[in-house]
Amino acid sequence: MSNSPFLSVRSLSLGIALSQGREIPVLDAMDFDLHSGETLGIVGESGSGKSLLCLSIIGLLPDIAKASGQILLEGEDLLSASEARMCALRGKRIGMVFQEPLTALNPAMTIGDQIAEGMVCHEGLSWRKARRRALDMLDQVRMPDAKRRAKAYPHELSGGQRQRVGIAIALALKPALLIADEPTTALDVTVQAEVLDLLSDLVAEHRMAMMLVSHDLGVIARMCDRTIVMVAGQKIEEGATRAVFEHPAQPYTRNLLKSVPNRSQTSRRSDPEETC
Ligand SMILES: Nc1ncnc2c1ncn2[C@@H]1O[C@H](COP(=O)(O)OP(=O)(O)OP(=O)(O)O)[C@@H](O)[C@H]1O
Repeated sequence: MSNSPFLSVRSLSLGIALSQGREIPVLDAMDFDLHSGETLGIVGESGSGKSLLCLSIIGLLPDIAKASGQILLEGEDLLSASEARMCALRGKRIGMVFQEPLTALNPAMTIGDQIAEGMVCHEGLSWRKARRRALDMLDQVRMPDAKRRAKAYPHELSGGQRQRVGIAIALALKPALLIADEPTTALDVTVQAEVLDLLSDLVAEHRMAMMLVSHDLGVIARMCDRTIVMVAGQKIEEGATRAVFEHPAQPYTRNLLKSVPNRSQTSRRSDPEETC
């Protein structure tokens, strides 16, 4: 892990603009760092701003959201970057896996072409070469019968298979940062563990940094080196995951942990015997 953080979020505040110049505050002076090769977990109550935090980093905020502060990616401030620059960074330096794969995919394009598209647009590959690489990506995300599935449309796949496609698209250009916002919430319980294992393996293999949002504290404990706890748009607690889980400083975190049925769920990812 290098000393200077790969991503530094500084005094990030964000509001949703309403009519008559009014604004609802969503994020309040968020500060945190993320180093290469590190996995950072984000937990917090519903509506605390986790998704908008992710979208602000990848530059996909809705027009009515107004952000201030700095989001420094290797020193470059993304909040002041042009849309063209964000387009160039998206996929190439920052990939994102969304909660609901079906809505994130284009229903009218084969999944092979959706994976290949970024390589054609960003890397100037011919479609022929990009499609070949898309097949490799489908193998990497352990898609069964990848050759046949590359020609399928999203509605022809299962939820877990669609999320594998979402991961393949996010990783196709080998980004250095992967943002995963509730990547398994929409999946059956049995498929969730497979997809999380896949993500974990790929992040380690490509030495990526990952920001993982999840309501599932067992998942956070298993996958994340550090954890941030958010309430109402503020970071109320941050630390090594084990420290946060074993010695929570804030009453909110203590209550959150009490709601986990079995504390063994919070075993670290380095402890594969004890999974959720
Ligand atoms: N497009 C939008 N228009 C208006 N308000 C929005 C929009 N997106 C989010 N918000 C509001 O911003 C706040 C933060 O939303 P966000 O989706 O980031 O929360 P979250 O912590 O990810 O919640 P959850 O855990 O339920 O997904 C919420 O109050 C939400 O209603």
